Amino acid sequence: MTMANNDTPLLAANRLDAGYGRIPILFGVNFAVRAGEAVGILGHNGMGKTTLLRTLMGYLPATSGAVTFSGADVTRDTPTKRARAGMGYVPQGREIFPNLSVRENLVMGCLLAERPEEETIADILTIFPRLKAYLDRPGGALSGGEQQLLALARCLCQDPRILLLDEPTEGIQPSIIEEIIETLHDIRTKRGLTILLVEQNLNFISSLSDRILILQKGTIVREVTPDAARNSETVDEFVGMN
Ligand SMILES: Nc1ncnc2c1ncn2[C@@H]1O[C@H](COP(=O)(O)OP(=O)(O)OP(=O)(O)O)[C@@H](O)[C@H]1O
Repeated sequence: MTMANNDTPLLAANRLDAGYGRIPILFGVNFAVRAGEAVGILGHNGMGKTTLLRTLMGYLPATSGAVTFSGADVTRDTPTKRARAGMGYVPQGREIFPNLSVRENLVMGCLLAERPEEETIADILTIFPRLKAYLDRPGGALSGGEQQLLALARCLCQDPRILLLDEPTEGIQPSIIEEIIETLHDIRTKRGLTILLVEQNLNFISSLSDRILILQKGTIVREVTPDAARNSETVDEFVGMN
């Protein structure tokens, strides 16, 4: 068994390859996230961002290489086992349950939680006060931004050690994007949460990340500072996004 020590990254991809059928998408992806860090992954459409998060979570099998979490090789573990180990995932498109109420969505998030459900939900609502007024509303009746807050809140109910976020700003109005940034900062400060975020929104990724990795054609090609990524002209040189 591998033991974690202070130098062990919380999450690492080691020469990770994955794809769909015979189509390879990720090629030797290598990176490590230390506990407490917020790391962004920037890349434009189709570069493999979602594929990478799905492979890290185990929804897509790695064809070669390894994923480690807290020093343990989780490459062959199911998504549920990875979630139980402390990996939280908010997929692209949010995937809340539209026909269940906000409260019921949060209850679903508590299935893997160790604390009593009521206590967990009360605690989560202090971080997401906006959701309090909507507890009995169907999740599908919320705006896109509110659904994103609900998806985040639901994921946090399981008390993860790392949060993997797939393009949380997609299709969301700017005022709520600011609220999501503030909420995630708050959670990082209060809970010491580690974050791995894939995004195309330069303001969002720069505001939240300690460092940013550039993903191009399924490979991490370089690392840049948040300040460098804030400038769309520089980003154009890295990834040709603008
Ligand atoms: N289920 C699938 N079957 C086959 N190919 C897929 C599948 N899902 C994604 N792909 C292909 O894999 C490549 C990477 O897609 P992926 O969704 O990981 O990119 P992305 O960087 O997240 O893009 P976006 O920002 O558009 O979500 C694309 O060429 C895409 O067409």
